Amino acid sequence: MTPTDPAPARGIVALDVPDRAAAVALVDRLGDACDFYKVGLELFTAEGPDVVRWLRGLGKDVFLDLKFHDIPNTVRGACRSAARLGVRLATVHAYGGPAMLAAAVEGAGDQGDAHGCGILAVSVLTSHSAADLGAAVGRPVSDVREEVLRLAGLARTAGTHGLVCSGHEAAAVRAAHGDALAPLVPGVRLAGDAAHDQARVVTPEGAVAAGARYVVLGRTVTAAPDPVAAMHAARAALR
Ligand SMILES: O=c1ccn([C@@H]2O[C@H](COP(=O)(O)O)[C@@H](O)[C@H]2O)c(=O)[nH]1
Repeated sequence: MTPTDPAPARGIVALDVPDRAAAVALVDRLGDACDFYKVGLELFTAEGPDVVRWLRGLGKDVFLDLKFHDIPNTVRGACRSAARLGVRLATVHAYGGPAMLAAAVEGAGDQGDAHGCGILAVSVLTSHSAADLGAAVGRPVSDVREEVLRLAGLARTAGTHGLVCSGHEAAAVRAAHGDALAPLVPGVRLAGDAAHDQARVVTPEGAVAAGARYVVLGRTVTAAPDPVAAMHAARAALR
C-alpha cells in the first residue's frame, strides 16, 4: 500500500443467529478468517450484552447494530452503554434527527476507560426501493440517492463516524464527504447469490469500488454451503 492508498475495507460478518450456541459454532468455524462481527437485533435480544463481552474476550471487534431511534437523552445513554461494553461501532437511525444524532455521538464519546466507539447513522435501509418507500411506508422519495445524501449531511453535521447506506449510494457519499463520513455497506452478495429481502445489493468488489470503509457480510457468507470458502472469497474481493 502506498501512502496515498485509501484504508482497506473491513469485512464484518453478521451474526444473525438465534442464540449463543449458534454464534459459537459460526465464530469457531470462521476462526482467523474473521476478526469483526456484527451483533444485531436477533442475537442481542436473545443473549444480551454477554454475547458482546464473549466476542471481545476472543479479541474480536464488535459492531452493535441495534439502530437506536428514541429521544436524545435515551439514545445518549444507550450509546454510552455501548461504548462501555467495548463495541467499536454502533448504529442509530438518521431519521432520529440532528439532536438525537448529536446526543449519540456525545454518549459514545463519554466512555471512561472504554475503547473508542464510532457512531454510524443508518440512512435508507437497503431492503427499501424508492417504490416501496412511497407506496408502503408513506415516505415518498423520488431518488434514493438524493435522500441518502440529505441524511448524510445531517450525520456529518452531528459528527458521526460514518453512514450506513447501500453500495449504490456509497460513491456519492464519498464524493460529498470524503474521509469525514465512513460508508458502511450492507446488502452485499457474492456474484450469483440470491438477494433475499434486500432491494439494493452490490458485490464485495462493487462495495469497495464505491468507497466502502466497512462491508457487512451476512447470508452470502453465513448461509453459504461452505462459509469459510465464502469468507475467503469475500476477503479476497475486499483486498
Ligand atoms: O440498511 C441496512 C442496515 C442494516 N442491515 C443489516 O445488515 C445485515 C445484512 O444481512 P444479509 O444477510 O447480508 O442480507 C443484516 O444483519 C441487517 O440487519 C441491512 O441489511 N441493511
